[in-house]
Amino acid sequence: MLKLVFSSSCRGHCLNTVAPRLRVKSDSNSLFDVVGRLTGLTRRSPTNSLSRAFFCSDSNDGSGSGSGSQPVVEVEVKGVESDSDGSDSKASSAIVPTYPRPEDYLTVLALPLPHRPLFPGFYMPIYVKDPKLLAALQESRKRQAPYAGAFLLKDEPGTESSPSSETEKSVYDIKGKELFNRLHEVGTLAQISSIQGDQVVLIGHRRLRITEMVSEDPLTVKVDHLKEKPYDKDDDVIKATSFEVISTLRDVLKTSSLWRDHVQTYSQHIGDFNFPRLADFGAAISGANKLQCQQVLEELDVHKRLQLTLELVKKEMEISKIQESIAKAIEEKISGEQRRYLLNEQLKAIKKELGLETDDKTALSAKFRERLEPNREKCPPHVLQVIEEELTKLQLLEASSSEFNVTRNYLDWLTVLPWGNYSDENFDVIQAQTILDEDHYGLADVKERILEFIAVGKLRGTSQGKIICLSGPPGVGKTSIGRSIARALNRKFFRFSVGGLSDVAEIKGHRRTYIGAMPGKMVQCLKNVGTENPLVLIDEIDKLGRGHAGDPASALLELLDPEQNANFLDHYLDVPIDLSKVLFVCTANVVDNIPNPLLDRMEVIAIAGYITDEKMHIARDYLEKTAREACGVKPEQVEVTDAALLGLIENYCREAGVRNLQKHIEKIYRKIALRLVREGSSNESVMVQPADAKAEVVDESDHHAAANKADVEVETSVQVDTVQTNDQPKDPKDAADSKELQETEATKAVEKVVVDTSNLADFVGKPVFHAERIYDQTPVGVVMGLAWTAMGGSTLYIETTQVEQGEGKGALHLTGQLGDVMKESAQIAHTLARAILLEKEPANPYFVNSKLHLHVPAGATPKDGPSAGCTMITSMLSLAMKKPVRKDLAMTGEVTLTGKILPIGGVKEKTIAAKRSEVRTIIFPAANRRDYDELAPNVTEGLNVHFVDDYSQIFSLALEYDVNTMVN
Ligand SMILES: Nc1ncnc2c1ncn2[C@@H]1O[C@H](COP(=O)(O)OP(=O)(O)OP(=O)(O)O)[C@@H](O)[C@H]1O
Repeated sequence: MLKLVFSSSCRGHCLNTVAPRLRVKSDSNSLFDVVGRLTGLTRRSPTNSLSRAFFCSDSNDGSGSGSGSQPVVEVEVKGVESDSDGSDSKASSAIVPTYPRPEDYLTVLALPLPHRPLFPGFYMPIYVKDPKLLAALQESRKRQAPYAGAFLLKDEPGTESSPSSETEKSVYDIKGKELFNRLHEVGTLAQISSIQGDQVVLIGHRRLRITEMVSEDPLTVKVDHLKEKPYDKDDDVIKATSFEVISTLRDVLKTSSLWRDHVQTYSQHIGDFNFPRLADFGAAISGANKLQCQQVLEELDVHKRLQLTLELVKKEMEISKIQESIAKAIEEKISGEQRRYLLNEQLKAIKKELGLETDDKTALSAKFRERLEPNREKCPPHVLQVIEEELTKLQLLEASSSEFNVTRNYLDWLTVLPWGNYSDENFDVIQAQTILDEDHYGLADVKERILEFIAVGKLRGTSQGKIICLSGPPGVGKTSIGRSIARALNRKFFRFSVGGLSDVAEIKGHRRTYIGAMPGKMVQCLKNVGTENPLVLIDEIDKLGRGHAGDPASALLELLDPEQNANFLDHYLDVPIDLSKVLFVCTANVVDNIPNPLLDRMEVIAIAGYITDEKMHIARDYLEKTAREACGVKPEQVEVTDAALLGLIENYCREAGVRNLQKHIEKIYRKIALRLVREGSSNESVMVQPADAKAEVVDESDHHAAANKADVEVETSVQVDTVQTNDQPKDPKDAADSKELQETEATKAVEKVVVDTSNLADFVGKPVFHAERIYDQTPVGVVMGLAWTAMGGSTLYIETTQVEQGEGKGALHLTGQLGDVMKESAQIAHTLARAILLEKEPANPYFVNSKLHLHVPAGATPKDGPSAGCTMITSMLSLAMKKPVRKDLAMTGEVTLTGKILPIGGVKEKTIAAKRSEVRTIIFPAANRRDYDELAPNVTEGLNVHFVDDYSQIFSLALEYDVNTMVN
């Protein structure tokens, strides 16, 4: 029978079957039973007036008695036209009631329901907190009239419905008219099944509609009893909808155990089952919200009600599907993890059983001891003691505790350091010299210093760690010489940059108590290199950040100071380590930016930058070689002429360092490599083409002619030194074609690429315009000065012009992003120039009556410093005397108010810059003569240098010459 109901294929058959009388025991209840009853309903005769049904065990014909006993539900099929409560008036004649029937109740007590409406045929326990109402309910039960009206309470406007106990309490605070207004109009006639304390169990009977209020406290209302609108029980749409409801319910039942419980609870109390009741049943057991349920309650059209219910149960179906998939996913995850855990445990047990593995802690301790063993003799006793203590502690700690991990990591670091391990130092000066020369051209003073260091080490038998600071503009080889020194000394090399470093912990480590704590850079270095005497290159020491917590400069001081670093204490390691054997080499662009206490401990070696000649050597002997090897080009495949290299240095890479030059050379070689590969592959394809046997040499003039043709751009820049011979074409008809083809291919048969000035631009593009030398002959009021920046030396012009003239208008206006010091030195220059002019030409009132404008190009670059003082005076005097300064002259020097010339810095850089700008005569302060004399002859070659200590000397050099002869 049940099968027939639930199998959709058998539905038609079911409908034609004669309905049996069902007697369903409450303990076998389920939705299947319920549905079974429904099926019966569809098949019975409408005239079966004998039918009689009870909602539930204790609703016995509305008598209100019999609560508590285990119900036996008697189901008798009743007519479609019967009431939803099942107490058909004709049927009631079978058992004549002695008490008022439910439909006789037209005035009832109104019970507010806060959460859900009560559906006919369903139980609902509620708590009545209002004593008056509770007393009235008890009273009516005693009077054998145990009925009341249960109405859903509307939400207070502006509040969200919440099923909290607060709401429940406040429900009974609302009284009289207010309560009346808050109740939904349609409710349910509820039989009071039992009252225990304040708990009242209600059983829904039939739908009611409030018509008017009778009394306020407790609220009593007049009601109309509602009946479903008449409907056709054989209507196909109604049948289909009801079957869909049933089938959905069945599906939900399969997946949701929660529903199974609901159905079990409710279905045992469903006496009669028809379409309207099915709709009520579905809505009541669904998890829909109270308003949706109320909508179903208010719907008197059976089809519409079924449809509403269908929507609700479908939604329930979706929810239960999601619930099922969530549950499944979680179950899978949990079972997977459990499985892995179990297998791991089993594996451990098996390994232990076989003696393959001792437990974790023992294995760890053994590992640390084993690691320490080779160094035990050399390891300082205080470190050994800490290691032993930590090993003991490790045994006592729980393996899963966080402290265990901390101790394990700590022991890991302690045992991995190269206690007492030193690399064998090279004390062979000759060999060291060879290595240094191999890696770098020039840099004689740096190399000399390193050799001195080695010599001292050889005589003493041991070398003490020292701090060398290499300073200079970018790309002059500071970092690479550091690496080379390490190679020469046979020390391990470790480099770290402190540019922008602001956290002291980077140098001194974190305390072990912090999560993710790490030792500082020095300890990491020792671990990396595995010896206690490496060469450590601290890059960019002039760009050290300013720490917010602690000062990194002070931490570096502790690290570098030979007095302190024999017992350097890292916060993480917490045991002193000896860094006195470490050779520190620092690099900086500007020495002035290095904190003074640090600078004090260093031996500064300045690398000023390279002149053209040096750059030529570096490019030819070092950069070209490395670039060639890096690109896989063979030496015989390429030739870069001296002229090309010179052009490259003078027109593309004029800065002090050679990094840019290196980049350009690499670019040339990359392009050559591409060309060789391209030609190689096109030659391969040419081999299969018939070609005319002809020897051809393409000379440079052909090459230039072709260079103008854009369509053969690649080939044109290549010179070919190759003589190519090919076989005669086999087919005479192809002779003309193949000759033409052969002509183009011959140019492609490249074996050697030559780069010279004519084709340099093909490789590195057009030369960059350098504005360093703006004037060929400086005009009146313009003088060339010499400046020094972090990028090396450079020339700069000081320009002065007159803005306006008038009695007593003498003033000075300054532009060109000048700093305070430079502004002051301009004021000094103005005053001094005025005094000198007064002395030289007493009748000339130029400075008294002229407003001057002094500018220092380039305006976008900030400038500062006093060394342009003498240049400024000369520029002003040149303007006042309307005489240009001597040609190819550059000067530098700070000037005092009395005209004395003070020394300046960066003599080498400034000399190199002057030479680069083709200056022939330089004026330096006399105090800088010593610096100049130290310069290599190739730097000073061709220069006419004057050393002055008073401005009058500059005046005579720059301005006292015969304009007509322009003697230099
Ligand atoms: N005298 C030299 N001989 C050979 N190669 C050199 C010489 N000077 C510099 N180089 C090369 O120039 C390149 C740039 O040098 P490096 O990186 O050491 O410059 P740096 O002075 O450390 O620059 P920065 O201040 O920007 O760090 C390196 O490949 C180096 O080998």
